[in-house]
Amino acid sequence: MSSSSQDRTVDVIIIGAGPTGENVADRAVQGGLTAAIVERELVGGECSYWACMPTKALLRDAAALRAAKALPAAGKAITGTLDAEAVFARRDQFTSGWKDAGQVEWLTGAGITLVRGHGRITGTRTVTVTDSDGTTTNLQARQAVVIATGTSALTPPVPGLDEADPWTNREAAAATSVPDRLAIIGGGVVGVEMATAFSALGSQVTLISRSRLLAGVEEFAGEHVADALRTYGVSVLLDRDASEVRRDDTGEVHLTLSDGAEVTADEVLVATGRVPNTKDLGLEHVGLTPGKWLAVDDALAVVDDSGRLEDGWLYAAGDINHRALLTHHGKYQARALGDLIAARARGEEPDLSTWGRHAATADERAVTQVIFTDPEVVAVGHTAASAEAAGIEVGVVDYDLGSIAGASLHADGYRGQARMVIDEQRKVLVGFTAVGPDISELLHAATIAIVGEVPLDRLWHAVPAYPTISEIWLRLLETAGRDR
Ligand SMILES: Cc1cc2nc3c(=O)[nH]c(=O)nc-3n(C[C@H](O)[C@H](O)[C@H](O)COP(=O)(O)OP(=O)(O)OC[C@H]3O[C@@H](n4cnc5c(N)ncnc54)[C@H](O)[C@@H]3O)c2cc1C
Ligand SMILES: NC(=O)c1ccc[n+]([C@@H]2O[C@H](COP(=O)([O-])OP(=O)(O)OC[C@H]3O[C@@H](n4cnc5c(N)ncnc54)[C@H](O)[C@@H]3O)[C@@H](O)[C@H]2O)c1
Repeated sequence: MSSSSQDRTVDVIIIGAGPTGENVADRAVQGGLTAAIVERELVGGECSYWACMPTKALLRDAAALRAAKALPAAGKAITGTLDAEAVFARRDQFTSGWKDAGQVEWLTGAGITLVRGHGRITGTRTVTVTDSDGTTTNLQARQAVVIATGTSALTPPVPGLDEADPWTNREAAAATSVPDRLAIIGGGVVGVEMATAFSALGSQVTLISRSRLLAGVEEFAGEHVADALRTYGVSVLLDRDASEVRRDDTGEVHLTLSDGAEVTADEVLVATGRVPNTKDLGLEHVGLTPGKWLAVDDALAVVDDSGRLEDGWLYAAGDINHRALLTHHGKYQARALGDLIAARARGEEPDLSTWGRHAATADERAVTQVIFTDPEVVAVGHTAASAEAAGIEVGVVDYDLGSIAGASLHADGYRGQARMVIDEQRKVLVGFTAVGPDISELLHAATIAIVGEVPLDRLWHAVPAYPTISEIWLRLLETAGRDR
């Protein structure tokens, strides 16, 4: 093992080349700074290779097939089942066979320096990178160090689980065969999306959830998803935990649940949340505790219990700051932060006012999410419960999505529901959730209404085209009443 060492100085060092890190670096370079990005695995991060893109590729064929089956004539034309090999082959195109040459080319083209290896903070504005053959590079930042190291799968301390060699999101996203029986622990977003994908690919899926499904969104959305999963043959077990797991000599996995029930499967997928990649990051050198999420201020500068850390050279963006574990919010933070670091380097005060250029206000007011189940779930901003908890005078308006003309044209037996959450004092929308087939593109209209704080009176003038599913907006407004 060689262990030579070299030194480099740049304006900004970013640790982690996931979607967040890439975008911080890009904005900083566009702002006139030099940037080095440190990556220990693949440029593109979890999202590109083991999360967003491959899992959505696993889901897409099943969604197209279901959409056709929901129409009598098109449905008659379907004579076969999903070809799992072809689904995996298409997924492989999206991960480029787990090679990052394309993303490296983009980085280089954007003028960003890539340093491969594991990065650790070793002092003020200093990062030491150790590559796979032990060579170290000492990076010094003139302006800032940004931590964008993302997360890994959390494996709960269930007796026998580790020894049973469970799948995490990585094995599920990169699967090359379909297990006959798949048990999934966790009824959050990963659990329900993977139950949808693998049941469509032919697995007999058992989904074990300690609470209702999709506890982070409005209850009705999780109920629609649970009903649909059951109709697709998934065994949905709610309000139960796995209390013991054992893989026997034949390779079968046996799960004992908290109510004493037994589940037997060929693979078990753990989908119980994420842990921050902060364990081996040198955080002790700046007085922080390794292994924890990183708290940040409005400027995304890392803070400790006593306020901003040192003189504010250390920032954290994306999953690692636990604001919103979503790629698009990581990238949103990244755009604000890259611009902020460049502004501070020019001696300018950043604009951290609400909705200001360098503020990530949407993380607090308008987190957007699409859950690619069947039916799909879209959500932005508050749920009724979170709005109430935030002290808002809440108005809730529900409407049956299936009774919209566009929805009934879209598919026979269309089922769905939509809810808008209103701030009754300000007469603006503060939340929107819907569940129904093929509604992912419905989300952005709600996002614009919330971010733009469009008065309800004015929303009446946003005329949805007939006969589209977007007419849900008209029905929600009519239900709310024009003189509300
Ligand atoms: C199964 C699954 C599906 C998902 N689907 C979606 C979706 O459809 N839409 C969506 O918006 N979000 C989705 N997410 C969430 C999304 O993946 C994350 O929000 C996103 O990847 C966060 O980006 P990031 O750049 O902050 O971190 P990551 O993508 O995790 O990237 C962090 C990078 O840092 C590197 N790194 C870590 N430590 C070091 C170190 N010490 N030195 C050098 N490099 C290091 C890692 O190797 C990694 O490449 C999904 C998550 C999962 C698990
Ligand atoms: N389409 C998307 O936008 C998308 C898709 C997948 C993941 N993601 C993001 O990735 C993140 C991780 O997803 P996730 O599903 O792993 O986490 P999650 O937090 O959404 O769900 C984890 C679930 O596991 C349960 N759980 C925790 N410990 C458990 C235990 N010991 N036994 C049984 N259940 C347990 C929790 O109660 C929760 O319901 C989420 O924040 C999500 O937003 C987004």
